[in-house]
Amino acid sequence: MCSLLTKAAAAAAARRQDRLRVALRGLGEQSGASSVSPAGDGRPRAAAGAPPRGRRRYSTGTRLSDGLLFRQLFESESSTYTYLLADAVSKDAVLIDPVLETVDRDLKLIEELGLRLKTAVNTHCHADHVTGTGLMKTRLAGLKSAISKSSGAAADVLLSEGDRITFGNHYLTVRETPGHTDGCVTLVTQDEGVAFTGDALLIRGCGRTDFQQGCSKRLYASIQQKIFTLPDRCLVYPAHDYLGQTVSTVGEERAFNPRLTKSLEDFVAIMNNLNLPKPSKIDISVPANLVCGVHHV
Ligand SMILES: N[C@@H](CCC(=O)N[C@@H](CSS)C(=O)NCC(=O)O)C(=O)O
Ligand SMILES: [Fe+2]
Repeated sequence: MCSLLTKAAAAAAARRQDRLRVALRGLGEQSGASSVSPAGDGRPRAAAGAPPRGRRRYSTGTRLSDGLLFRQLFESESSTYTYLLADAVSKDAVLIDPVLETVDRDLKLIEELGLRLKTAVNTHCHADHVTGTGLMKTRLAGLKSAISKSSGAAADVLLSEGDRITFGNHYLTVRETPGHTDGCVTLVTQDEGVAFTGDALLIRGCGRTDFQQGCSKRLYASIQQKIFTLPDRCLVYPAHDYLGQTVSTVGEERAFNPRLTKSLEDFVAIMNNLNLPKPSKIDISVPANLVCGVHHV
């Protein structure tokens, strides 16, 4: 009996090790691939005292690939992440999921870094906060708002599968990932090293599917087909985190996400039983976000 238990425990430990190896394999590749400093200013890694190739480092991820400046910003009331990406040479920038309440903070940073904000894009029509894109457009001449065509929202640029959002020598590719809402997109860097997953895939979780045309079967297919097909090393930056987690990887989520490691049937059952309260600002946010957060785009 005792030896049977020991064998079962050893087998379970081996399976855990295997899954961990898959998840960490990607991180090693990610560490070695980049040559930009943690300051995100395009300086070579050696000049910034970077660790040797292959060693994991912990940060909010300001070092993504050559000449790409990156900042992860947080709005604490809605636990929303806003992401700033810029070409370090041309200074052209894109902002993902800005929040109305933090527009001044974001514009100040953009000015301090000497960037030219070209596009402010929403990953979907948010239900929990009002977007900052409309207000930003009144402050920055030439700024274009963007959201998916399928969201039904107004914006200067309506995005579809395969479209590119360019900034200098860089671009993000649009992958449609409906299920949390009809119009959810995931934005992927050109080297497939980073995915901004909005509310489709969260760290060890996913977006809820109980309002705004939500559909758990659709969300499961979106994540499996459009996000989990990215390389294991691909960093995952979601639109929200409620536990203080900042970044994950595709490999990690494929191995450890408690919802997405399940069968479709079990996933649907989990999503049907979340019993979450409605976002407190939903009745204000959704109508406002259908018009970019203000009544003129
Ligand atoms: N308490 C918050 C809303 C929290 C919430 O519903 N989050 C959404 C993403 S914003 S639409 C979600 O999908 N959560 C998934 C989960 O498993 O928590 C508020 O009142 O605003
Ligand atoms: Fe959402």
